[in-house]
Amino acid sequence: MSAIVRIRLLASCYLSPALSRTAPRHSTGMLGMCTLSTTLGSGAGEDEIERIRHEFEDAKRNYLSIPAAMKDMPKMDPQGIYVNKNVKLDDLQVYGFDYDYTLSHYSDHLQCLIYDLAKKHLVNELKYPESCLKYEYDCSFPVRGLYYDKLKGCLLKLDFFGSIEPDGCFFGRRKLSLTEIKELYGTRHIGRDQVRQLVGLMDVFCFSEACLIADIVQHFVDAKLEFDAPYVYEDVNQAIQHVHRSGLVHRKVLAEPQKFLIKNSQVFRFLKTLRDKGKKLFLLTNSPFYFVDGGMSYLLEDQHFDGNSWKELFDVVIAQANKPTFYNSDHPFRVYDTEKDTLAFTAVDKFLPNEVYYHGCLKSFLQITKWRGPEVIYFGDHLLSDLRGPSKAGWRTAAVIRELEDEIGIQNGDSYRFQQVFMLYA
Ligand SMILES: Nc1nc2c(ncn2[C@@H]2O[C@H](COP(=O)(O)O)[C@@H](O)[C@H]2O)c(=O)[nH]1
Ligand SMILES: [Mg+2]
Repeated sequence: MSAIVRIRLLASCYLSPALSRTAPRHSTGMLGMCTLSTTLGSGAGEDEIERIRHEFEDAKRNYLSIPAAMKDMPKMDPQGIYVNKNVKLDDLQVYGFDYDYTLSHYSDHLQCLIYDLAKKHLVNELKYPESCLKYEYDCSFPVRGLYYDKLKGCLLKLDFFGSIEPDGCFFGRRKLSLTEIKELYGTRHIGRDQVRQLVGLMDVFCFSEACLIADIVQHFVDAKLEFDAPYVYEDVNQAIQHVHRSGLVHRKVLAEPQKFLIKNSQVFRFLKTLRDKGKKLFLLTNSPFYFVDGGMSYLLEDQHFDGNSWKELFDVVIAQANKPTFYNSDHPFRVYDTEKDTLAFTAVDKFLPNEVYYHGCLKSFLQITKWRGPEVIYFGDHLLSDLRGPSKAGWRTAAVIRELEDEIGIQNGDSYRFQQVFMLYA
């Protein structure tokens, strides 16, 4: 049996059909051997044949060690807590929480709802063609952290270094090939000039926006209509803003909480444990109070605790905080009357239990609470509103990234692990 045939047989023992399509072509070892063997002409000397035989034996040994190496590779816990800096929990006295996608989690129905409300706004108010109504939210399309290129009309996924990922450029719903990306952008790297034309779609709330932008672009493409890409963003964003600012989405969620909100009793247990251990707790959210109140009451309705309201779990409750501006502004806090839905005119110089505060800023928050930066940890889901802003105040931050559960699940799968070991050893 020739070296090449044996190599192919070996490879086919380990490579699943999908994987064999995607096996890294640049890797040395087994695949490198194939190239080498093609140089084997009839005039090859004994030395060269011996060298190739050695290389083949090495590669075979490496290949055979893959299953054992895979077994030794530790799996990650999809529900684990991962740290990039040591935190001494004893030093943390104050625990702050964002609300949406941090304490409360939503089903995909929420994105469908935002998408549908915004789509109707585009058609009814901004006079987009009625045919746009046929589009529906596709939860398999968006991921967190996309960019929309307002000039070129493309949705982009950039890597850590600011280059467009090979599968990460869509015009409408069509993925562009590497050749098309190069034609459009010159190189895959996004330079400084081009960065200015990008808008970030940073959090999970942006999933519906990303999908709607892509569908509207696709609509113009399919209808062979000329369109100006910046307007697509402006109009879709206006529609999305309307859905949030008018409270349409909040009212619909509260009308059917069981459809939209996902209960998780561990959240309550965690808050209660912190409270019992004498920690200070605060809630800092951009949502209006009635939305948080309705959501928390639903999420904690099965939990029996001594207090009358979920509010008693927190020392300070701040709603409509306007993050990330909250961290840099001088806005005063205002007491919110939950019965009358009005804001008081008196200055806030202390936080009282059971009161609700609106607006405010980090400076006043620190003056009133006297909480020192390193004793505070803040949990949130938004890169700018919950993570970058607070860390400027010296707070520790904890990112809640729900989709990591799926990502880690994929990384724990045999196919992914095989590829990792293959690249390391083969
Ligand atoms: N005006 C806008 N409001 C938005 C947008 N995306 C989300 N939201 C609303 O913000 C809060 C999120 O609150 P937090 O608890 O995570 O701080 C929630 O009420 C959303 O409806 C937007 O693009 N514009
Ligand atoms: Mg949030």
